[in-house]
Amino acid sequence: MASISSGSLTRVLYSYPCKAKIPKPLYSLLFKKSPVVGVASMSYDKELAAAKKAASLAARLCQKVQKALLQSDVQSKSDKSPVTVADYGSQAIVSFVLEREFPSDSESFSLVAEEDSGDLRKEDAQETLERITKLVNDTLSSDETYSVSPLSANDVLAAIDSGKSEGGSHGRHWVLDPIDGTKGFVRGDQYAIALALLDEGKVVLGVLACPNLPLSSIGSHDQHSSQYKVGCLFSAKVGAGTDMQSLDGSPPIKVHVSAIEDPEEASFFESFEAAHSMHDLSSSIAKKLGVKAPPVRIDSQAKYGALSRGDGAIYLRFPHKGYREKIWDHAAGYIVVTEAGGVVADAAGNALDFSRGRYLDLDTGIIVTNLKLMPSLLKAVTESLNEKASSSS
Ligand SMILES: Nc1ncnc2c1ncn2[C@@H]1O[C@H](COP(=O)(O)OS(=O)(=O)O)[C@@H](OP(=O)(O)O)[C@H]1O
Ligand SMILES: [Mg+2]
Ligand SMILES: [Mg+2]
Ligand SMILES: [Mg+2]
Repeated sequence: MASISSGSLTRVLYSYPCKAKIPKPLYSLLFKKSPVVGVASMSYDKELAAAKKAASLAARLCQKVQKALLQSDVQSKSDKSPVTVADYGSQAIVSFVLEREFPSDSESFSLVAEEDSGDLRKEDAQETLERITKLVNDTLSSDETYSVSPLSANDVLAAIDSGKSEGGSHGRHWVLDPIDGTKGFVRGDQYAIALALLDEGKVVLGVLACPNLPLSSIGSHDQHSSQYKVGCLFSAKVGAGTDMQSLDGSPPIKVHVSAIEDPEEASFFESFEAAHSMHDLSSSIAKKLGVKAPPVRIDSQAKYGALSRGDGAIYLRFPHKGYREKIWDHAAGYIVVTEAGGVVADAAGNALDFSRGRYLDLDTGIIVTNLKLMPSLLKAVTESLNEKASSSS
């Protein structure tokens, strides 16, 4: 993998007395050549700077809304999941900033994003649309580098609908979750603005803005305490590692995943919402591994951000049967963690494939940890899944 330096690869090789004992899919995940070889020589500096700017501005809009959240700001989509004025506003801001930063790419601009304007075009949504338009204009005018004339409601609808791309394995595609963890956002808890860029089907950069995540580790203290300064911006570029800085603009620092080798010392993250991930399965896996600490449950890709700086060592995600993972729920988090030295795999140990459109096609679940723990984690996952299958047959 591009993120694994030759030094860490050597250490992993030496940690196995016999390479043949490593499960086949995991072997290729840990040892295969960089999947981004063809694009690794590109710099993506301008794209990363634009992504950081877009996500930071969107975070400003979201923070404002979360502070004054009214019940009327929360609608239900056709799949019954919540969506707020901030989800729409964030998507409009990111779409607008990206298109403006790359005017020459307007013909080929492609954005795969979660929200669409369908519900906002309905007659009874006029007031909501006006509110979103005002939020977007207020946020853009708060940034001194954007001296733009105010956007109309139609401009906002068009910006939201730029996110309809199907993605795929050719060319470049931005991937956006304007608010990941909307349930957390509505509760006043963790959420993230997650933006990544795919080039020829590979994630080449990613940004996670986590307005409520403490700048210090959440592994060691109560994440809800108001004592700690919050607001993190994680950013990663292929081959360049992962940075973290405060959302109000402190200089970035390099972050790395936990180096823990003994599962007994590890702690693990999982979804806050039991409906999003099978907590009983995670607890059986953790038990098999010998993890002693209780799970840390937080919303959104803030989990990937926290993992990338070593707050915990493992992330387990096992959606209930039938759920299909979307690329915007993982693309930014994936590169933030892998560039910090971590490994992201599905439950069979295969690498995630972001090149197949809006969905990820994967086996059962997603597991994330460091290079040392992945083989034993995968073994525990396989055993727990087998036990679950035989108990339900
Ligand atoms: N049933 C089900 N199973 C699995 N995942 C689901 C499910 N329903 C929704 N989602 C997606 O989960 C996204 C929120 O991420 P998390 O699960 O990490 O956060 S949470 O702790 O559950 O809030 C959430 O992202 P947002 O919609 O962007 O908030 C969803 O895409
Ligand atoms: Mg949603
Ligand atoms: Mg999401
Ligand atoms: Mg979302």
